[in-house]
Amino acid sequence: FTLRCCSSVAKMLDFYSQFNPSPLSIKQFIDFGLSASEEKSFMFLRKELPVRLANIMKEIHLLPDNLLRMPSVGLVNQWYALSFNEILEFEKADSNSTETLDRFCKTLVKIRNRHSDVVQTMAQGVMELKDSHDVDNQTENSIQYFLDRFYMSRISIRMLINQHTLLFGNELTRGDSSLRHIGCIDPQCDLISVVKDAYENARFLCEQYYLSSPELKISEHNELENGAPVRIIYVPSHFYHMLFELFKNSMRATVEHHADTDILPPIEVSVVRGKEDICVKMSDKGGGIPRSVTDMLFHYMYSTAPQPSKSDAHTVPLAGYGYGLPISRLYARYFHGDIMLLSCDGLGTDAIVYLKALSTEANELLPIFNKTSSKFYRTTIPTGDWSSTQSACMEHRYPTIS
Ligand SMILES: O=S(=O)(c1ccc(O)cc1O)N1Cc2ccccc2C1
Repeated sequence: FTLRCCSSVAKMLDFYSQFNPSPLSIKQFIDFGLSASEEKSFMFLRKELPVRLANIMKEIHLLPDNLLRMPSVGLVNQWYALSFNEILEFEKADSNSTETLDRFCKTLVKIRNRHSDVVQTMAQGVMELKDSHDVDNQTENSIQYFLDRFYMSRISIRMLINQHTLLFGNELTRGDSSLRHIGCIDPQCDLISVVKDAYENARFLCEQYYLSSPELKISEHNELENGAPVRIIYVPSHFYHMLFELFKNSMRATVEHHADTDILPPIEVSVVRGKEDICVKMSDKGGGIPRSVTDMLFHYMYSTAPQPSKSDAHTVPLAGYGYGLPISRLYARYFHGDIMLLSCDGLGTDAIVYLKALSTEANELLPIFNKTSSKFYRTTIPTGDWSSTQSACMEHRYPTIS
């Protein structure tokens, strides 16, 4: 067991961050899952995981000093350094021995558990920064840019770990539905059933909190095979995560906007299969929000609830850290999809989830550490080249949506 002193970790970081991460398509995940051996998967991961870890670790070190010095960011940094080291132990290991392969699986599970709280720990770091420093525009932009890339990198690393441990580890795979699953991918994911699952679970929470909840009106439209259910090769847990978040927002909006009456307008969901895109549109009559605020819903800084001061500790923020929307959008973008919000202030909001209809186009979208990304942290924001009045005070903050 060789303990690397910090200097050689720095050298290893430089070495592995020179490689670009290799994006896999959903099709490759499927083919790999159907035919690859545990040894081949091990050979790929013991290189690819350090490459992806090193690429994002180099970017962590480019963060504004104020943020980097926050205790929570230091903790996350340590977790990444530890995990990077643990995988490097397998660099020269014998891929033929089952002992090596078993130990590798156990190490992956240990790393996945170590990083389970990274999202809220980073959010805590952003809050520590807000509570201790004034955050200028440049810092806010760097944080937005970094967290999108950091959380996308984390989604991709957890995807690789989950595929390997589900396919080759001795993890319990669920009942019959998992017989056709390849790791965490369902080759025939029926979107309507996931929509219904997310609705029922969000509705349960809504009833508990508000003692009422809007109905669901669902419709399906298949342009390619008229009348056939819309199916996609996708990761059901990613799709569920997005829908659950959007239902929570729409339900909260609908109930709060119609607090006076008992008649709640239903939430309407359309699942549409087109030639290139699969869309899931969720429409609510929750009163919507002004255009000036819509962008902020995807901003980490504005979605970070203030630290409840000791005095009013009883007012636990309604929302957690409100990263639900930005992270849901990353899940959609991870396989080259997207989430867009179109709000009509005074009426309601349409949220559209775009997914790639063809699995060959659904490739991983991965951040790359290079001169371009590094430059982003140093350049100042160019002065505006369109006339603008005194910019509206950015003090107002939109209440976070959990
Ligand atoms: O901003 S929203 O239009 C809104 C945003 C995202 C979404 O998915 C659905 C939405 O409806 N909306 C969220 C919310 C919460 C409490 C009170 C009123 C509102 C209005």
